[in-house]
Amino acid sequence: MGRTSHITPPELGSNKTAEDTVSIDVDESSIICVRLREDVYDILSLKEDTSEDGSLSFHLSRQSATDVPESLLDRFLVKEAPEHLRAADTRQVHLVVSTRSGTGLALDFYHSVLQPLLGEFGLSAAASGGDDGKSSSLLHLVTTQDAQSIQDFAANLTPGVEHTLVLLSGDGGIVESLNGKATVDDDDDDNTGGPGEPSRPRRSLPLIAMLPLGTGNALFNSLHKDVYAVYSGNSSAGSAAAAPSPLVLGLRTLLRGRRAPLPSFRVDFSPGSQQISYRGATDAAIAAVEEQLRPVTHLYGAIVASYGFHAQLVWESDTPEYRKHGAKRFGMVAAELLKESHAYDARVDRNIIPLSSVQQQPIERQRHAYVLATLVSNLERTFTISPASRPLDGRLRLVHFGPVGGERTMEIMTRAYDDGKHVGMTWTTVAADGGEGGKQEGVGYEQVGEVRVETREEDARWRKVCIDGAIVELPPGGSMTVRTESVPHLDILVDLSVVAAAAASI
Ligand SMILES: Nc1ncnc2c1ncn2[C@@H]1O[C@H](COP(=O)(O)OP(=O)(O)OP(=O)(O)O)[C@@H](O)[C@H]1O
Repeated sequence: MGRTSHITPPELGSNKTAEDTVSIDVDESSIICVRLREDVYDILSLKEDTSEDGSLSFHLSRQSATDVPESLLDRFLVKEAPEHLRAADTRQVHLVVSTRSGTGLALDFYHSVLQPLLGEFGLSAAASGGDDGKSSSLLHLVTTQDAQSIQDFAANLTPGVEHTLVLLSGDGGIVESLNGKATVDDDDDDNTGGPGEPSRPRRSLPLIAMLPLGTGNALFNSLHKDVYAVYSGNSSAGSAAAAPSPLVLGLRTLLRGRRAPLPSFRVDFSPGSQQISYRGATDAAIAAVEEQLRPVTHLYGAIVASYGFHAQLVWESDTPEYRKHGAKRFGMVAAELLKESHAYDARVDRNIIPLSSVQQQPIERQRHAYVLATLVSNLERTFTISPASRPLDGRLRLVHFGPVGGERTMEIMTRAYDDGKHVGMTWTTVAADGGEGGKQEGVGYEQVGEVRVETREEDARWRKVCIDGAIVELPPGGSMTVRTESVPHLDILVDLSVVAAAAASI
């Protein structure tokens, strides 16, 4: 149970009615916002219930009171719908429901929580096939039909108006929006004014608001890391109060958040690289799923580009066979991979900042277990792969280590779950690790400007790379090169404290 607030009854003799004079205990951790309706406050909160069979359900709860402590009003009062949610002739607001994200709860969340919450602010949404309604005050409801839906949607946003995309999804919704939008930017010379024309005003970028309904929700969890830290007592303003759930935080940010550019990177692949997806992947027809390979030259990401154990885990746990096992699939696949402990044969070059902004240096290791470049701190809420990464810092960091065997790999991963304590780990190699014995090694952790991974594997199984969850198979001798983008393609809505902290660190 979180910190509770006693909502005090009005004083005797006031003109409030008896119905108003209620005293309520509110679990602060579940509060989304407080609304003032005439002279009564409505406290809107999110109830999340887990049934006996483990399924999760949500509903929006409203409690009314005539008086609310200042401290709650400071943090939760929302007088009117924020501008980014108000559709107008100059702004379209899209509610994008990704039906396959996480455990498939996004549509239920929309109907049970988001739709009534927006209704409290006088906002309503309608699905539309064409342009009808898009330029009115109605919000636009988009429900995914397949794995291309979000990317296609983001690539076809009406030009000349502002866009807000409220994504009810996991990281996939963000990376698909990014790739849809960035592809349009690639074709649009005017977008940024170009390197030689810095004075041209930047066009308003589509604004992404995240409601974390995926599995890992790496970007959401990384951007809200400091907000969680306040509740765990892990910050200067530490307190022992219960933390709000990710969905409560997402809704608070939706109503009170601020816009900031989303840092991203581009990954270029050598010719012959192919992106893997599954066609016909419905839950009922999992056995009928076909693996599809399509040529890919480059992708954009905002989270992670990896080779080795991480990419293998994401890919092998996403096959139809393993998907049958639900969330347990990650653990099952990790156990198998750790038993095999494959030593990936690759050349990895990077330029370490601040040592060199241009010169590439190879990692002096023939074989690798883990090579992961990231812009974020956390791949899951408690899995801190890059502890030095700050929200929105735009710095690419590389985590890498050699083939150290299943047991040590497990130990490294376990320490990452302990607030990123894998960084700084060292050990002495033994010949059985797949390299020379007696060498001092450790977890490599560097800020880099660019990373290039060239695989020397013959077997296609070991030639998979992962870009924010998308899997690409490199050809024999193929490579990927990761570079940060110098201009943003999207803005993202974040907690006010994140914008303030990012500005202070410049
Ligand atoms: N109706 C649909 N049919 C097929 N694929 C879909 C459909 N709706 C969404 N998808 C796809 O499902 C994937 C869901 O990925 P998403 O990242 O949102 O969730 P997740 O993988 O559970 O979470 P995370 O990436 O945060 O761990 C996306 O690639 C999306 O394109």
